[in-house]
Amino acid sequence: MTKVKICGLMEPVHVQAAVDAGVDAVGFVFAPSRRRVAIAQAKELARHVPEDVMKIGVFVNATREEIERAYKEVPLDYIQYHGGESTDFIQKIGLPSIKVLSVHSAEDVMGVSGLQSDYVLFDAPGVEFNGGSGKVFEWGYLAGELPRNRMILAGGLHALNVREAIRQVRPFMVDVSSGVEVEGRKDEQLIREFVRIVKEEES
Ligand SMILES: O=C(O)c1ccccc1NCC(=O)[C@H](O)[C@H](O)COP(=O)(O)O
Repeated sequence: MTKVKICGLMEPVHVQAAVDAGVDAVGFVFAPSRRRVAIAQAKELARHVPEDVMKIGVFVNATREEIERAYKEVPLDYIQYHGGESTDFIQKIGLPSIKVLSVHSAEDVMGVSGLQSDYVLFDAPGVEFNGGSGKVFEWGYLAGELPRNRMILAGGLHALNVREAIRQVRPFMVDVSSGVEVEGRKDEQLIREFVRIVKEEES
């Protein structure tokens, strides 16, 4: 069954809704964004997350110190590198990792073989910030031989397109932020609906 991550959570009530719906991972954004949270805030949110749900911290070109501090204090299970971080930087830090590839073209996807991270997240290019744009990229770029068991699909997913996305791409996990928001704020009903649809879908 395809796993599901709800990203950009900022309020305990939304973390709880995601957990109750059966989410597999939650994401906290520590990068410049309207969804940015401080470490203390993420620590409070993490109290609502059971052990078997992954807590993922999203960073964009942060320092090693910032990343290690958040990993330890929240605590986090994975670091999502959503900027121009090199493989060397990620390996030196040595924490469980998700590297993001911003997909503008088919060529961007070819870079995947050189990535050593635990997972690779394919996202649409950012607009105002590096991620969370609500834009969809061309899923057809992911049609070739790719490591499906390490693949996370993001970018403009919502209740009406996620079934088709899973059928076409067959990722390990899908990731959503804007698609479960109303007027820029997470919505409990949309979270429940999104998770339900993903869980119904065979992968
Ligand atoms: O969500 C943000 O505001 C954000 C800002 C800067 C870097 C990454 C960010 N989000 C990371 C995510 O994992 C999002 O879920 C992913 O980009 C998809 O977002 P959306 O298209 O809004 O579903």
